[in-house]
Amino acid sequence: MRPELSEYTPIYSGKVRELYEIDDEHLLLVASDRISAYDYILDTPIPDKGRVLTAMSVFFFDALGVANHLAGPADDPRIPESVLGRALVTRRLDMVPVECVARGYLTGSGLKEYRANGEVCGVPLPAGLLDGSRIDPPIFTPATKAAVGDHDENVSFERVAEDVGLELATRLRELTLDVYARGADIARERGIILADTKFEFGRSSDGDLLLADEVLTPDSSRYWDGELYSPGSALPSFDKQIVRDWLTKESGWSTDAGTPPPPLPADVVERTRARYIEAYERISGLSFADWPGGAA
Ligand SMILES: C[C@H](c1ccccc1)n1cc(-c2ncnc(N)c2C#N)cn1
Repeated sequence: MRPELSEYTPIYSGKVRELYEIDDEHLLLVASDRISAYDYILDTPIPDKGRVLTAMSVFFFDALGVANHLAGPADDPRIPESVLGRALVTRRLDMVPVECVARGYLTGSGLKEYRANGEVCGVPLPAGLLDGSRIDPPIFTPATKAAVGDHDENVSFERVAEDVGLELATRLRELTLDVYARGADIARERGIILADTKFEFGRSSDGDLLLADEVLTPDSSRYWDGELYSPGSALPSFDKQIVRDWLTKESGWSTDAGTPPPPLPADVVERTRARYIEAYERISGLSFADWPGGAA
């Protein structure tokens, strides 16, 4: 008999995820079906988004072989039925207060910084780069965690070293770039570009540095379709472009409307759901139908 979610103490509620306390040593990390676009949480959920992203994290935790915070399988008996398939039991860690970002391509806030001063997080880049240009070798571009609703602030490696010490900052950079490179290789072999990603790390009670949070999901990473990739042109998000295009080209809403986006039509929801499942099945080589928690 599985416990009810109400038996666990909620300790964090984010835009699309929640965190609960199971006991002194263990947490329950829950991914919702909520989707964000243009800094709004949309009114319309994407069915199975939470389960697909949880499946992607578990695939990469297994594939990457990096010491991590998972404390049980996807069907761990401590996971309530109501969130089965979109929740994981993790070890409670002392989280390192750094958003560990790796970029193999220039876009987003990194592009904005580059255009202003030719570098990203204090790392100088060659002149003449465009939106979507490859950054080779990939760079570590950390950020400080923002308050809920704010954007993280990009900071230099030196600032991270001031905050957490040079030894840990160096270890974080090594791990971030190593895990990004291996994830990018796995995606590239399947025709998908992993442009950038954000990791979080924490220390266990015996002092080990472990990979935590979600790993290489479309919510913590930018994924592009390799067949559509072209530096300098708009780079469609593998998972969110259907929603973005409907919102800005068909719904009558605009990003400067100052009002929340309208609800999504059923076909946009279904095509977006299919995109998440396609990303998971192409990258993992596994069938989403085999993942726990599907409709009974
Ligand atoms: C922001 C992020 C979060 C993720 C998922 C849902 C809501 C929040 N978060 C993760 C922890 C955390 N704390 C202690 N031990 C851990 N193993 C983790 C993890 N992962 C704290 N915050």
